[in-house]
Amino acid sequence: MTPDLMEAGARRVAEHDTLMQTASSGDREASFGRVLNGAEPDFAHGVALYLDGITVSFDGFRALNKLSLAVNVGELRCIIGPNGAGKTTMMDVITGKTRPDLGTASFGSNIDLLRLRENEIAQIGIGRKFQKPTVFEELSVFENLELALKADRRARAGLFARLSGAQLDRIAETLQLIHLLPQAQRTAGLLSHGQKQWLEIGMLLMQDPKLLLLDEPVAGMTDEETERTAELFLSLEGKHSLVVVEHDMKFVDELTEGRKTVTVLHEGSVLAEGLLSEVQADEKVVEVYLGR
Ligand SMILES: Nc1ncnc2c1ncn2[C@@H]1O[C@H](COP(=O)(O)OP(=O)(O)OP(=O)(O)O)[C@@H](O)[C@H]1O
Repeated sequence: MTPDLMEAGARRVAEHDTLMQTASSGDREASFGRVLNGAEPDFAHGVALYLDGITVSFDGFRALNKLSLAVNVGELRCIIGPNGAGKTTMMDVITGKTRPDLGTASFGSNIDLLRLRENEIAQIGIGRKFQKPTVFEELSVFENLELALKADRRARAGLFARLSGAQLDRIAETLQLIHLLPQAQRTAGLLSHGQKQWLEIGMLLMQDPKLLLLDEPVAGMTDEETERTAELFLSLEGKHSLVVVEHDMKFVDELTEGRKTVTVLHEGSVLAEGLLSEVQADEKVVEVYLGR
């Protein structure tokens, strides 16, 4: 979830009873944080995310070691690697949570991610889904999506403004996409683990991210939920760039459809890159990483 959304959510839950009756407030919206003016990523060269020579040290230990990686616009890239390979640290660098000691990170060809704060990175269109679902449990499924839509600064809709017809349509489309249309009025806390994961993905989608970072999205899901999640991600490919960190090789296989690039991280660097079948047959990979 994005920092802006978490802030808006905390307010939203606190003011749940009175929210819909209260008049719109520009001041409230303005307090959510700094809005970046005119910061649109330039994707003309086809690259959405570019990391070069990223090094992160924790007390002398290199969690990332000259990591270089490029993800194309609209690409669905799976990142695999053994525990401690640096996958989470890489996500932390992209989203501004961790600052590298060395290296460059850009979004499109023009935006230097290392100069932006976490909330600014979310605002320019990078959404992150953490492993554990973080939906607002006391609100309904619909309200969670409504909140996410209104927390999007580009929409410029105040938290208390009524939804327009177009916004209602967008929420309905997203509910359909994440398989939660029949659950729209259900309290989010009552959803299954998998349904909460979908709801959080839906909340990210309401902010129309250009790049989605998904950390072990199917951990704890049933086989059926995992399959539906693969379908969902495949339907997002092309419209968004997706980076999926995952240990579940069956899921990676479904996502890559035998033709997409997989990146293997090990000890903070790219160990191998290629088709899943190629990297799984790579001796270096076999040595350090036994596929689960
Ligand atoms: N804040 C920190 N302080 C010290 N060491 C850290 C910190 N964060 C991560 N590390 C270390 O950096 C290495 C990379 O960790 P990271 O969590 O990025 O790996 P990962 O590939 O996401 O692992 P997993 O698959 O288990 O989630 C690990 O050895 C970890 O112990």
